[in-house]
Amino acid sequence: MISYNCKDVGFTPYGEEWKALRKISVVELFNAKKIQSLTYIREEENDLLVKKLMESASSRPTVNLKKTLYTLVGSIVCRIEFGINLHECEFMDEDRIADLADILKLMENTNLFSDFFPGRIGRFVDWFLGQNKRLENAFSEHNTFTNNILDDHLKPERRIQESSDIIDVMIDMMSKQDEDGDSFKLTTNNVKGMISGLFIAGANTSGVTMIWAITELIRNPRVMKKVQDEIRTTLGDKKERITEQDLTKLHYFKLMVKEILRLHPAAPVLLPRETMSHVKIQGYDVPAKTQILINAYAIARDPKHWKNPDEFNPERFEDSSIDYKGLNFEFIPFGSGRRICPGIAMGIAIVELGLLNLLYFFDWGLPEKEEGDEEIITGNEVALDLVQVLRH
Ligand code: HEM
Repeated sequence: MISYNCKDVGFTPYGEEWKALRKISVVELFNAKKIQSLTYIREEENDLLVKKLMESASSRPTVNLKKTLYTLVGSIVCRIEFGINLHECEFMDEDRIADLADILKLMENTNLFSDFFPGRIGRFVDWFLGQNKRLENAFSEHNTFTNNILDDHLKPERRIQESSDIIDVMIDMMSKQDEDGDSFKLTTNNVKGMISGLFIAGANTSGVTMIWAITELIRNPRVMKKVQDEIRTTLGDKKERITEQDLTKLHYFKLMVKEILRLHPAAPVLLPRETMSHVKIQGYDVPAKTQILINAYAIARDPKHWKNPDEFNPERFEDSSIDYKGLNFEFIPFGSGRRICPGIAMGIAIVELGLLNLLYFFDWGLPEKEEGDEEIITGNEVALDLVQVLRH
C-alpha cells in the first residue's frame, strides 16, 4: 500500500478536497497498469452474465435487460473499486445492486418543487407528490450501502490483507493525518463521498451506455447485422468465452460504440464549471464566477458539425480522427479539461466487453407487442424491459 501524507496529495488549508481526492483516484484506481490488472474481474463477471442469460434463455425467452446490465456493471464496479465481491457479500446482493444504481439515478433526477417555489406551497406540493419520502428512502438506502462498505474496510482483519483498494488507502491516510496533526483532516464523510461518487460515476454511465447500444442496434437492423457479422466472422463461432484480447481484433464494433457515445452521452450535461474571470462569448458578457453548464448532448448533435446528426450511423467515424478523449470539442462524451472523466479507459473496457459478449452469444429482438403496450424504443426506460434473448 502506498502511504500519503497531506503534502503528497496536495491538500491545502483552503479545503481543496476535490483536487486531492481526484489525485488519489487517478493514482490508485485509474492508472493504466491497474486497469490492465483488473481485466480478469471484468471477464469473470461477463462469463457469469452469459451463463445466467443462457440458463434463462432456455426456459424463458425474455429478459429484463436493464436489470441484467445494471447488475453486471454494479458487480464489476463494486469489485474493482471497493474489493467487494457481490457473489459472496453479506450486506449486498446482485439484485439489490441493480436497484441501487436506479436509486442513485432517482437521487440525481428528482426535482423538488420547493427548490423553485421555496415556502409553504412548494413544500406542500412536494409532500403531496411524495417527493420527499422518495428522496428520504433513496438517501437512507444509499447511506446504508456506503456505511456497509466503509465498515467492511474498517474490520481489523482486513488491515492485514495484501491487496488494498482506494478506500483502504483513504482510511490509511486518515490515520496518518491524525499522527501528523495536519490542519486539514480527511473525514469519514470524504470517504463516503468517494464511495458514492465512484459508484454513481462508474455504474450508471456504463450501464446506460450499453442499454442504449442494444436499443439502437434493435432499431437499426442493418447496423446490428453488420456488427454481428464482423464479430462472428472475426472470432469464429466456436468460442466458449470472450476475453478483452478479442476486442483488439474488431474495427466496425468500435465505430459503433463511438456512435452510441455521440448519440447518447451518459452525462448529457457535463459537471458544472465556473468562470475565473469576465469573458465575452459570442457577443455575450459573462461575469467572473458564473456557473457554466456545457451541453455535450446538443454539441454532439449540432448540424454544423455532424451530417444527419440524429441518424445512427457508425460509418461516420470511418477514416475520421475524431475521438472521445476530450480534444475534439464536437464530441465530448467523457468531458474535457481538468474535470475530464478519469475513468475513460475503465468505462470503455466495461462497455465494450459487455456489448461484445451480448452480441457474440445472443441475438436480440423485441417480443411480440401486446395490445396496450407502449410504443417501443421511445426512450431507454421503455426499450429495456422489452428486449429479448432469441439465441444462444
Ligand atoms: C461509458 C462510461 C462513462 C462515461 C460516458 C463517463 C462520462 C463522464 C463525464 C461526462 C464526466 C464529467 C466530465 C466533465 O465534466 O468534463 C465524468 C466524470 C467522472 N467519471 Fe466518468 N464516465 C464513464 C465511466 C466511468 C467509470 C467506469 C468511472 C469509474 C470507475 C468513472 C469515474 C468518473 C469520475 C470519478 C468522475 C468525476 C471526475 C471529477 O469530479 O473531476 N467514469 N464521467
